[in-house]
Amino acid sequence: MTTTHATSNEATGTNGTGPVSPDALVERLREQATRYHSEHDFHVRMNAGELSPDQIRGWVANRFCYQEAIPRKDAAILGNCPEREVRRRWIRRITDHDGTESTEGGIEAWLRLGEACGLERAEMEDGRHIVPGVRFAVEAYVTFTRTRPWVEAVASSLTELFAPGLMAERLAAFERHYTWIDRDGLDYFRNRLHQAPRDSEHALEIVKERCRTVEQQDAAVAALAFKNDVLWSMMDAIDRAYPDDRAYPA
Ligand SMILES: O=C(O)c1cc(C(=O)O)c2c(n1)C(=O)C(=O)c1cc(C(=O)O)[nH]c1-2
Repeated sequence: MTTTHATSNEATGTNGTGPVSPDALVERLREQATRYHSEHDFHVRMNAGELSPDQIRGWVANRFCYQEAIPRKDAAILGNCPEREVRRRWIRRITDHDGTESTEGGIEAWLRLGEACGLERAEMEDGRHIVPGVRFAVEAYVTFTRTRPWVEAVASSLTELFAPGLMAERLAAFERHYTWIDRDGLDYFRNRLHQAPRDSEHALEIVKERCRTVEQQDAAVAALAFKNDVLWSMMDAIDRAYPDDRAYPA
């Protein structure tokens, strides 16, 4: 074991007496960055250029499960949100991933990333490489957003606050170390560099405005901790499925 991950209970703790200011709530949420999956050993090795082509392919094929589920979780949030002003901004997330008649969308961009890595479109789409831990973690995220109050579900998306740093590092690492992957295949990461900050800004606005009581603030922090657990569990499952000591020809 080279990585540690604090449990949700250790990491979220309550703040003591009363509710905190919106800005202090943002600070509490940002403290969750230490539990983000960028700290997972598999990501650390990925960004250091240490993964084999099959380890990269295994990660891409498994992450497709997450990419495909994102519009379903955003539709669940829309389905639970009674506010038109929120819905009309949130809906953009679905078209960002599914695409429109004139734009490609993130799921298609992820499939092109997979193809650039040497995976067939069919083997990503039929999910044959998806390991049980990834499938369970992804479904847990979708279920959370369906069954919890919509503001908590919005808070659970706030891992995206931490994503741009990882995305920029990953893009640089792929261009530098994994030169066998066609650079055009990396568009997905380039797009997320501007989509993630826009999305997390909206989510943060909602959480700051609506989480005013201790209970609401604790629930928002717990939702983000839960999401960190989802992402971490996915990485654990992928790491276990594609260990270092197997020989992978390019
Ligand atoms: O590759 C990553 O590290 C990463 C992390 C996250 C995240 O932090 O949840 C997302 C994505 N990618 C991503 O591509 C994406 O579309 C996305 C949507 C969401 C969300 O919860 O709404 N997170 C993420």
